[in-house]
Amino acid sequence: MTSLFDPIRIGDIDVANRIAMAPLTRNRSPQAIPNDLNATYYEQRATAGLIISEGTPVSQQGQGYADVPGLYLPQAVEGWKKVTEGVHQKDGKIVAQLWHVGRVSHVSLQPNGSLPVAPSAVPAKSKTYVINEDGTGAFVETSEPRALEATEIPGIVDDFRKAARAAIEAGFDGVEIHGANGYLVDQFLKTGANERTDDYGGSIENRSRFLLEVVDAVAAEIGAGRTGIRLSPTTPANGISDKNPQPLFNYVAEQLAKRNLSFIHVIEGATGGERGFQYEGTAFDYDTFRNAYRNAGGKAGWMVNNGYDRDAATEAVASGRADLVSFGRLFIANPDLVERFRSGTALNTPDRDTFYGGGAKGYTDYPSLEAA
Ligand SMILES: C=C(C(=O)O)c1ccccc1
Repeated sequence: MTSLFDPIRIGDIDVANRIAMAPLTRNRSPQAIPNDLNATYYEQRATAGLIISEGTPVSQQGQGYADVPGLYLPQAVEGWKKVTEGVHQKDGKIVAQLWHVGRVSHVSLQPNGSLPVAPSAVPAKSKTYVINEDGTGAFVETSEPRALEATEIPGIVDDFRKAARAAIEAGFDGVEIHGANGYLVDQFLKTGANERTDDYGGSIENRSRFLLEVVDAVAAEIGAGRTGIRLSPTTPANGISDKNPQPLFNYVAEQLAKRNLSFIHVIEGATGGERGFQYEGTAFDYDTFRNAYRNAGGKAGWMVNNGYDRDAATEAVASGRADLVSFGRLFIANPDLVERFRSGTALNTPDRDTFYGGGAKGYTDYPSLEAA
Protein backbone atom coordinates (compact mmCIF):
# COMPACT_ATOMS: atom_id res chain seq x y z
CA MET A 1 0.00 0.00 0.00
CA THR A 2 1.40 3.41 -1.00
CA SER A 3 2.60 5.57 1.89
CA LEU A 4 3.29 9.29 2.25
CA PHE A 5 7.01 8.49 2.28
CA ASP A 6 7.21 6.66 -1.05
CA PRO A 7 8.91 8.46 -3.95
CA ILE A 8 7.04 9.13 -7.19
CA ARG A 9 7.85 10.50 -10.66
CA ILE A 10 5.36 13.15 -11.74
CA GLY A 11 5.90 13.88 -15.41
CA ASP A 12 9.60 14.69 -15.69
CA ILE A 13 10.04 15.48 -11.97
CA ASP A 14 11.20 12.84 -9.47
CA VAL A 15 10.04 13.61 -5.93
CA ALA A 16 11.19 11.84 -2.75
CA ASN A 17 7.80 11.64 -0.98
CA ARG A 18 4.09 12.51 -1.31
CA ILE A 19 4.16 15.50 1.07
CA ALA A 20 4.14 18.75 -0.91
CA MET A 21 4.48 22.31 0.37
CA ALA A 22 1.52 24.32 -0.92
CA PRO A 23 2.05 27.81 -2.41
CA LEU A 24 1.98 30.38 0.40
CA THR A 25 1.98 34.13 -0.06
CA ARG A 26 4.15 35.67 2.66
CA ASN A 27 4.77 39.25 1.37
CA ARG A 28 8.46 39.30 2.26
CA SER A 29 10.10 40.21 -1.08
CA PRO A 30 10.25 44.03 -1.38
CA GLN A 31 10.43 45.37 -4.95
CA ALA A 32 9.25 41.90 -6.06
CA ILE A 33 12.81 40.57 -5.76
CA PRO A 34 13.49 37.32 -3.83
CA ASN A 35 16.09 37.83 -1.09
CA ASP A 36 18.36 35.88 1.28
CA LEU A 37 15.63 35.54 3.91
CA ASN A 38 13.37 33.93 1.32
CA ALA A 39 16.20 31.53 0.42
CA THR A 40 16.58 30.50 4.08
CA TYR A 41 12.81 29.95 4.43
CA TYR A 42 12.61 27.63 1.43
CA GLU A 43 15.85 25.78 2.21
CA GLN A 44 14.51 25.00 5.71
CA ARG A 45 11.54 23.23 4.06
CA ALA A 46 13.51 21.33 1.39
CA THR A 47 12.60 17.88 2.76
CA ALA A 48 9.14 18.34 1.24
CA GLY A 49 8.73 15.96 -1.69
CA LEU A 50 7.92 19.05 -3.75
CA ILE A 51 7.89 22.73 -2.81
CA ILE A 52 5.47 24.90 -4.77
CA SER A 53 6.66 28.48 -4.43
CA GLU A 54 4.43 31.32 -3.32
CA GLY A 55 2.43 32.95 -6.09
CA THR A 56 4.88 34.65 -8.48
CA PRO A 57 3.37 37.26 -10.81
CA VAL A 58 4.18 36.93 -14.51
CA SER A 59 4.01 40.72 -14.96
CA GLN A 60 3.38 43.90 -12.94
CA GLN A 61 -0.19 43.80 -14.33
CA GLY A 62 -0.46 40.34 -12.78
CA GLN A 63 0.64 41.57 -9.35
CA GLY A 64 -2.09 41.94 -6.76
CA TYR A 65 -0.29 42.09 -3.44
CA ALA A 66 2.64 44.09 -2.09
CA ASP A 67 6.09 42.54 -1.65
CA VAL A 68 5.45 39.30 -3.51
CA PRO A 69 8.35 38.02 -5.68
CA GLY A 70 7.89 38.24 -9.44
CA LEU A 71 9.43 36.48 -12.40
CA TYR A 72 9.24 39.41 -14.80
CA LEU A 73 12.41 41.30 -13.82
CA PRO A 74 15.99 40.08 -14.50
CA GLN A 75 16.90 40.85 -10.86
CA ALA A 76 14.10 38.52 -9.75
CA VAL A 77 15.61 35.64 -11.70
CA GLU A 78 18.93 36.25 -9.89
CA GLY A 79 17.07 36.36 -6.58
CA TRP A 80 15.24 33.12 -7.25
CA LYS A 81 18.58 31.39 -8.05
CA LYS A 82 19.51 31.77 -4.35
CA VAL A 83 16.29 29.94 -3.46
CA THR A 84 16.57 27.09 -5.95
CA GLU A 85 20.28 26.55 -5.21
CA GLY A 86 19.54 26.29 -1.47
CA VAL A 87 16.70 23.84 -1.98
CA HIS A 88 18.72 21.70 -4.41
CA GLN A 89 21.71 21.62 -2.04
CA LYS A 90 19.34 19.87 0.39
CA ASP A 91 18.19 17.49 -2.42
CA GLY A 92 14.79 19.16 -2.56
CA LYS A 93 12.61 19.92 -5.57
CA ILE A 94 10.84 23.24 -6.17
CA VAL A 95 8.52 24.61 -8.83
CA ALA A 96 7.44 28.23 -9.32
CA GLN A 97 3.75 29.10 -9.13
CA LEU A 98 3.03 31.41 -12.10
CA TRP A 99 0.35 33.89 -11.12
CA HIS A 100 -1.79 36.60 -12.71
CA VAL A 101 -4.29 38.01 -10.22
CA GLY A 102 -6.59 39.63 -12.80
CA ARG A 103 -9.17 41.67 -10.91
CA VAL A 104 -7.77 40.88 -7.44
CA SER A 105 -5.47 43.88 -7.33
CA HIS A 106 -5.29 47.56 -6.43
CA VAL A 107 -4.51 50.57 -8.63
CA SER A 108 -1.52 51.40 -6.41
CA LEU A 109 0.10 48.12 -7.52
CA GLN A 110 -0.72 48.41 -11.23
CA PRO A 111 1.49 49.94 -13.94
CA ASN A 112 0.98 53.74 -13.86
CA GLY A 113 -1.85 53.33 -11.34
CA SER A 114 -4.08 51.77 -14.02
CA LEU A 115 -7.16 49.63 -13.37
CA PRO A 116 -6.66 45.91 -12.79
CA VAL A 117 -7.73 43.74 -15.76
CA ALA A 118 -10.27 40.89 -15.89
CA PRO A 119 -12.40 38.95 -18.37
CA SER A 120 -15.23 41.38 -17.58
CA ALA A 121 -15.66 44.58 -15.54
CA VAL A 122 -17.05 42.64 -12.58
CA PRO A 123 -15.46 43.62 -9.24
CA ALA A 124 -13.92 40.92 -7.04
CA LYS A 125 -15.48 42.22 -3.80
CA SER A 126 -12.29 41.07 -2.07
CA LYS A 127 -9.27 42.54 -0.32
CA THR A 128 -5.61 42.77 -1.19
CA TYR A 129 -2.45 43.63 0.72
CA VAL A 130 -0.68 46.94 0.11
CA ILE A 131 2.13 48.80 1.89
CA ASN A 132 1.12 52.22 3.24
CA GLU A 133 3.37 55.30 2.94
CA ASP A 134 4.48 54.78 6.54
CA GLY A 135 5.68 51.28 5.63
CA THR A 136 2.92 49.40 7.42
CA GLY A 137 1.03 46.70 5.54
CA ALA A 138 -2.75 46.63 5.27
CA PHE A 139 -5.50 44.70 3.54
CA VAL A 140 -7.62 47.08 1.39
CA GLU A 141 -10.61 46.68 -0.95
CA THR A 142 -9.64 45.54 -4.46
CA SER A 143 -10.06 48.15 -7.20
CA GLU A 144 -12.80 47.89 -9.86
CA PRO A 145 -11.32 46.12 -12.95
CA ARG A 146 -11.67 46.84 -16.67
CA ALA A 147 -12.52 44.16 -19.21
CA LEU A 148 -9.62 42.92 -21.33
CA GLU A 149 -9.80 43.48 -25.06
CA ALA A 150 -9.51 40.16 -26.94
CA THR A 151 -6.40 41.58 -28.62
CA GLU A 152 -4.67 41.87 -25.20
CA ILE A 153 -5.07 38.21 -24.30
CA PRO A 154 -2.25 36.74 -26.44
CA GLY A 155 0.16 39.14 -24.71
CA ILE A 156 -0.83 37.81 -21.28
CA VAL A 157 -0.48 34.22 -22.50
CA ASP A 158 3.01 35.17 -23.66
CA ASP A 159 3.79 36.67 -20.24
CA PHE A 160 3.12 33.21 -18.75
CA ARG A 161 5.38 31.64 -21.36
CA LYS A 162 8.20 34.09 -20.65
CA ALA A 163 7.85 33.61 -16.89
CA ALA A 164 8.03 29.83 -17.34
CA ARG A 165 11.26 30.25 -19.30
CA ALA A 166 12.60 32.58 -16.58
CA ALA A 167 11.68 30.00 -13.93
CA ILE A 168 13.78 27.34 -15.62
CA GLU A 169 16.64 29.84 -16.02
CA ALA A 170 16.34 30.54 -12.27
CA GLY A 171 16.82 26.83 -11.54
CA PHE A 172 13.25 25.74 -10.79
CA ASP A 173 12.40 22.12 -11.56
CA GLY A 174 9.18 23.22 -13.25
CA VAL A 175 6.15 25.45 -12.78
CA GLU A 176 2.61 25.39 -11.48
CA ILE A 177 0.14 27.53 -13.38
CA HIS A 178 -2.12 29.25 -10.85
CA GLY A 179 -5.58 28.42 -12.14
CA ALA A 180 -7.32 28.63 -8.76
CA ASN A 181 -8.66 30.92 -6.04
CA GLY A 182 -10.53 33.43 -8.17
CA TYR A 183 -7.46 34.81 -9.96
CA LEU A 184 -7.30 35.52 -13.69
CA VAL A 185 -7.41 31.94 -15.05
CA ASP A 186 -10.25 31.08 -12.64
CA GLN A 187 -12.02 34.34 -13.57
CA PHE A 188 -12.11 33.26 -17.21
CA LEU A 189 -13.37 29.79 -16.26
CA LYS A 190 -16.29 30.81 -14.06
CA THR A 191 -19.67 32.42 -14.77
CA GLY A 192 -19.46 34.66 -11.70
CA ALA A 193 -16.63 36.67 -13.27
CA ASN A 194 -16.78 35.99 -17.02
CA GLU A 195 -19.59 37.77 -18.88
CA ARG A 196 -17.81 37.87 -22.23
CA THR A 197 -19.68 37.20 -25.48
CA ASP A 198 -16.61 36.55 -27.64
CA ASP A 199 -14.49 33.37 -28.05
CA TYR A 200 -13.42 33.60 -24.39
CA GLY A 201 -16.89 33.67 -22.84
CA GLY A 202 -20.25 31.91 -22.72
CA SER A 203 -19.78 28.18 -23.43
CA ILE A 204 -17.62 25.88 -21.30
CA GLU A 205 -15.21 25.51 -24.23
CA ASN A 206 -14.88 29.29 -24.58
CA ARG A 207 -14.43 29.92 -20.85
CA SER A 208 -11.72 27.23 -20.75
CA ARG A 209 -9.88 28.66 -23.74
CA PHE A 210 -7.59 31.01 -21.81
CA LEU A 211 -6.54 28.26 -19.36
CA LEU A 212 -5.70 25.88 -22.21
CA GLU A 213 -3.84 28.56 -24.19
CA VAL A 214 -1.69 29.27 -21.12
CA VAL A 215 -1.07 25.55 -20.50
CA ASP A 216 -0.10 24.98 -24.13
CA ALA A 217 2.22 28.01 -24.27
CA VAL A 218 4.00 27.06 -21.03
CA ALA A 219 4.27 23.37 -21.95
CA ALA A 220 5.63 24.24 -25.40
CA GLU A 221 8.25 26.47 -23.73
CA ILE A 222 9.51 24.24 -20.90
CA GLY A 223 7.92 20.81 -21.48
CA ALA A 224 4.56 19.44 -20.34
CA GLY A 225 6.38 17.11 -17.94
CA ARG A 226 7.57 20.15 -15.99
CA THR A 227 4.20 21.89 -16.02
CA GLY A 228 1.55 21.53 -13.31
CA ILE A 229 -1.66 23.42 -12.70
CA ARG A 230 -3.64 24.39 -9.60
CA LEU A 231 -7.46 24.36 -9.74
CA SER A 232 -10.20 25.09 -7.20
CA PRO A 233 -13.55 23.95 -8.65
CA THR A 234 -15.74 25.21 -5.82
CA THR A 235 -13.77 27.81 -3.88
CA PRO A 236 -15.46 31.13 -3.00
CA ALA A 237 -12.02 32.78 -2.62
CA ASN A 238 -11.83 36.37 -3.86
CA GLY A 239 -15.55 36.41 -4.59
CA ILE A 240 -15.48 33.81 -7.36
CA SER A 241 -18.38 31.47 -8.20
CA ASP A 242 -19.84 29.34 -10.99
CA LYS A 243 -23.39 28.30 -11.85
CA ASN A 244 -22.47 24.68 -12.58
CA PRO A 245 -18.84 23.66 -11.95
CA GLN A 246 -19.12 19.90 -12.52
CA PRO A 247 -19.47 19.89 -16.35
CA LEU A 248 -17.00 22.76 -16.55
CA PHE A 249 -14.25 20.94 -14.65
CA ASN A 250 -15.02 17.56 -16.21
CA TYR A 251 -14.34 19.26 -19.56
CA VAL A 252 -11.16 20.88 -18.23
CA ALA A 253 -10.06 17.45 -16.91
CA GLU A 254 -10.60 15.81 -20.29
CA GLN A 255 -8.65 18.55 -22.07
CA LEU A 256 -5.77 18.48 -19.57
CA ALA A 257 -5.61 14.68 -19.87
CA LYS A 258 -4.41 15.12 -23.46
CA ARG A 259 -1.44 17.25 -22.39
CA ASN A 260 0.80 14.88 -20.36
CA LEU A 261 1.33 17.37 -17.52
CA SER A 262 3.43 16.79 -14.39
CA PHE A 263 0.69 17.29 -11.79
CA ILE A 264 -2.87 18.47 -11.22
CA HIS A 265 -3.20 20.27 -7.87
CA VAL A 266 -6.79 20.42 -6.59
CA ILE A 267 -8.06 22.59 -3.74
CA GLU A 268 -11.13 20.78 -2.38
CA GLY A 269 -13.95 23.05 -1.21
CA ALA A 270 -13.34 26.54 0.16
CA THR A 271 -9.63 27.52 0.18
CA GLY A 272 -8.46 27.45 3.79
CA GLY A 273 -11.98 26.55 4.90
CA GLU A 274 -14.61 23.82 4.62
CA ARG A 275 -13.63 20.97 2.27
CA GLY A 276 -17.33 20.31 1.71
CA PHE A 277 -18.15 23.84 0.51
CA GLN A 278 -20.36 24.04 -2.62
CA TYR A 279 -21.57 27.00 -4.70
CA GLU A 280 -25.25 27.73 -4.04
CA GLY A 281 -27.51 25.19 -5.74
CA THR A 282 -24.65 23.05 -7.07
CA ALA A 283 -23.14 19.70 -6.01
CA PHE A 284 -19.55 19.01 -7.09
CA ASP A 285 -18.05 15.54 -6.82
CA TYR A 286 -14.24 15.43 -6.67
CA ASP A 287 -14.04 11.70 -7.48
CA THR A 288 -16.04 12.34 -10.67
CA PHE A 289 -13.60 15.12 -11.54
CA ARG A 290 -10.56 12.88 -10.97
CA ASN A 291 -12.15 9.98 -12.85
CA ALA A 292 -12.92 12.27 -15.81
CA TYR A 293 -9.20 13.02 -15.94
CA ARG A 294 -8.02 9.42 -15.54
CA ASN A 295 -10.64 7.98 -17.91
CA ALA A 296 -9.49 10.44 -20.58
CA GLY A 297 -5.96 9.05 -20.24
CA GLY A 298 -4.53 11.60 -17.80
CA LYS A 299 -1.42 10.33 -16.04
CA ALA A 300 -0.18 13.37 -14.11
CA GLY A 301 0.31 13.20 -10.35
CA TRP A 302 -2.99 14.03 -8.62
CA MET A 303 -2.36 16.35 -5.66
CA VAL A 304 -5.07 17.30 -3.18
CA ASN A 305 -5.16 20.19 -0.71
CA ASN A 306 -7.13 21.89 1.98
CA GLY A 307 -6.86 21.21 5.65
CA TYR A 308 -5.45 17.70 5.49
CA ASP A 309 -3.68 16.27 8.52
CA ARG A 310 -1.31 13.30 8.58
CA ASP A 311 -4.03 10.66 8.98
CA ALA A 312 -6.31 12.09 6.28
CA ALA A 313 -3.34 12.41 3.93
CA THR A 314 -2.21 8.85 4.69
CA GLU A 315 -5.69 7.57 3.80
CA ALA A 316 -5.94 9.68 0.63
CA VAL A 317 -2.66 8.30 -0.72
CA ALA A 318 -3.17 4.71 0.47
CA SER A 319 -6.63 4.60 -1.15
CA GLY A 320 -5.32 5.91 -4.47
CA ARG A 321 -7.59 8.98 -4.27
CA ALA A 322 -4.44 11.11 -4.42
CA ASP A 323 -0.80 10.70 -5.37
CA LEU A 324 0.37 13.65 -3.26
CA VAL A 325 -1.10 15.91 -0.58
CA SER A 326 -0.04 19.54 -0.15
CA PHE A 327 0.11 21.37 3.18
CA GLY A 328 0.18 25.14 3.69
CA ARG A 329 -0.23 26.28 7.27
CA LEU A 330 1.48 23.14 8.61
CA PHE A 331 4.60 23.92 6.54
CA ILE A 332 4.58 27.53 7.73
CA ALA A 333 5.10 26.33 11.31
CA ASN A 334 6.96 23.07 10.70
CA PRO A 335 9.95 23.29 8.34
CA ASP A 336 10.58 19.58 8.97
CA LEU A 337 6.97 18.49 8.56
CA VAL A 338 7.99 15.33 6.73
CA GLU A 339 10.13 14.14 9.66
CA ARG A 340 7.43 15.09 12.15
CA PHE A 341 4.86 13.08 10.18
CA ARG A 342 7.25 10.14 9.92
CA SER A 343 8.07 10.13 13.67
CA GLY A 344 4.63 11.21 14.90
CA THR A 345 6.18 14.18 16.72
CA ALA A 346 3.94 17.03 17.91
CA LEU A 347 3.53 19.93 15.47
CA ASN A 348 4.27 23.62 16.04
CA THR A 349 1.22 25.89 15.84
CA PRO A 350 1.24 28.57 13.09
CA ASP A 351 1.08 32.20 14.24
CA ARG A 352 -1.54 33.90 12.03
CA ASP A 353 -0.30 37.35 13.03
CA THR A 354 2.94 36.79 11.11
CA PHE A 355 1.55 35.10 7.98
CA TYR A 356 1.79 38.23 5.82
CA GLY A 357 4.61 40.79 5.80
CA GLY A 358 7.42 41.38 8.30
CA GLY A 359 10.75 39.60 8.62
CA ALA A 360 12.17 36.47 10.24
CA LYS A 361 9.57 36.35 13.03
CA GLY A 362 6.98 33.72 12.11
CA TYR A 363 8.91 32.99 8.91
CA THR A 364 12.31 31.42 9.49
CA ASP A 365 12.25 31.14 13.30
CA TYR A 366 9.99 28.11 13.75
CA PRO A 367 11.99 25.34 15.51
CA SER A 368 12.78 22.08 13.78
CA LEU A 369 13.43 18.79 15.59
CA GLU A 370 17.17 19.05 14.91
CA ALA A 371 17.25 22.31 16.84
CA ALA A 372 15.37 20.84 19.78
C1 LIG B 1 -1.75 33.38 -3.70
C2 LIG B 1 -2.77 33.29 -2.91
C3 LIG B 1 -3.84 32.30 -3.20
O1 LIG B 1 -3.62 31.42 -4.01
O2 LIG B 1 -4.92 32.45 -2.59
C4 LIG B 1 -2.92 34.13 -1.68
C5 LIG B 1 -2.68 35.48 -1.78
C6 LIG B 1 -2.81 36.28 -0.64
C7 LIG B 1 -3.14 35.71 0.57
C8 LIG B 1 -3.38 34.34 0.65
C9 LIG B 1 -3.28 33.53 -0.48
